[in-house]
Amino acid sequence: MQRVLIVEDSKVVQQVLRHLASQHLQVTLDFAWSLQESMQYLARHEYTLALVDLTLPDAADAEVVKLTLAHQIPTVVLTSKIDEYSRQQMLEMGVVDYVIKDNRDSYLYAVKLIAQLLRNQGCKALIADDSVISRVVMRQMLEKQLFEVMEATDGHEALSILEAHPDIKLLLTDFAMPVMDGFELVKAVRNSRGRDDLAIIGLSGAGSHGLSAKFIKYGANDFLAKPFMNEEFHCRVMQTMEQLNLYAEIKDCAYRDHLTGLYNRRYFYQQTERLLRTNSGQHVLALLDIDHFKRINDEYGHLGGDEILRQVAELLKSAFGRYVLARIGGEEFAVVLRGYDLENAKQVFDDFRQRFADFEFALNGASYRSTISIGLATCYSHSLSEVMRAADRALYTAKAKNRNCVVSAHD
Ligand SMILES: Nc1nc2c(ncn2[C@@H]2O[C@H](COP(=O)(O)OP(=O)(O)OP(=O)(O)O)[C@@H](O)[C@H]2O)c(=O)[nH]1
Repeated sequence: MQRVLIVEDSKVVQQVLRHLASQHLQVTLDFAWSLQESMQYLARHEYTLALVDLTLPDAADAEVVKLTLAHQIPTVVLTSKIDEYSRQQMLEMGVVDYVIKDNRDSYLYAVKLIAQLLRNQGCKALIADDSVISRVVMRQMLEKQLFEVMEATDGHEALSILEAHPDIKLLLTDFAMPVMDGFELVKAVRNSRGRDDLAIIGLSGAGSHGLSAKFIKYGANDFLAKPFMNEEFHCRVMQTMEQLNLYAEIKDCAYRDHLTGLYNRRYFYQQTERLLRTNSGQHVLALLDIDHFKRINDEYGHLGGDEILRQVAELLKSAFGRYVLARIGGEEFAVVLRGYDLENAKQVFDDFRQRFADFEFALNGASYRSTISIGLATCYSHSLSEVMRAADRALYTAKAKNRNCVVSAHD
């Protein structure tokens, strides 16, 4: 579990940070008022990160920063001091970043910075650079930002590492490298991995006029000219990772049903079409429709109906969470069982139908029972609409047979 130490002597600022943290951070937080209290916390716990005020009642000269850094804890400074000397001093000490308390938004910025750093933890970053010194410097900075760092000495090696580790989320690539240069690398990588999946920052040394635009046109998200200041490196990496997270959030919104949190029709079609195109094994598609759902709405109102839909989604997730599962209409859901023949799938869905009929949904302090009808079709065709039509016909038959049953299109 990630744990963050916040050291701040102002009661008001602590309250603001507590409130913002409750909205943006899902970690254990400890708040210390003083250097003394910070020492006590550090003796008791391991910390992923620290956010610390520079001046405290019992330590007016950044002693707390020295303390957290001595414990090897990546540290972000929260300060009202903005003079150039303090800034240089902090950066030389090796803090990750500093936030100046000069307006209301500073606290939100600090908390969001912590959230992004925590997201970086466990996230893989690859450095492709033939210079040992550059790799060492960048590794140190990325590790301070909590990345798990890998290294390649040329574009070709970087490409093999990226293929072997599809979970790498950030690539920093120099332009001039032996075997394969940075441009060739970015072009090759972008053939298989989009900007929403892998962030790329291009780098190049002196005399690199015009390279930045070229890197970005080939598919890099950003560019850094060497030599760079640590602070600039930090800001660009953080901004690029923030963009990547935003892409992921937008994608998730586009593919999820807001009410139940299940995937939606669009995602289901995309995934299943791909499966039918690329995988010729045996699969069974099921359409599941809650029986007489209108009666629930009539009896308990739309909000009551919504609550039942959420509980149905949980029940479905517990049974089919590892398969492609989606809410594809009002009270209609779809699942594809990969690698199942029809007989086995029938058994699985009949067990689920029975479980559903026995389940007691909780509504307004009382329990409510319902049933579900299920239509099955094997993925006999590469055309998803054909398979969907077959499963839909089977579902229609299940409804006509007095509901609460499983019917296969091939019976
Ligand atoms: N509460 C709620 N109701 C929804 C939602 N989407 C669709 N519905 C309702 O689901 C009901 C579906 O009704 P019908 O298509 O007649 O089907 P049914 O009552 O389930 O009957 P059978 O399917 O024939 O067993 C309608 O009353 C819709 O208003 C939703 O998101 N929330």
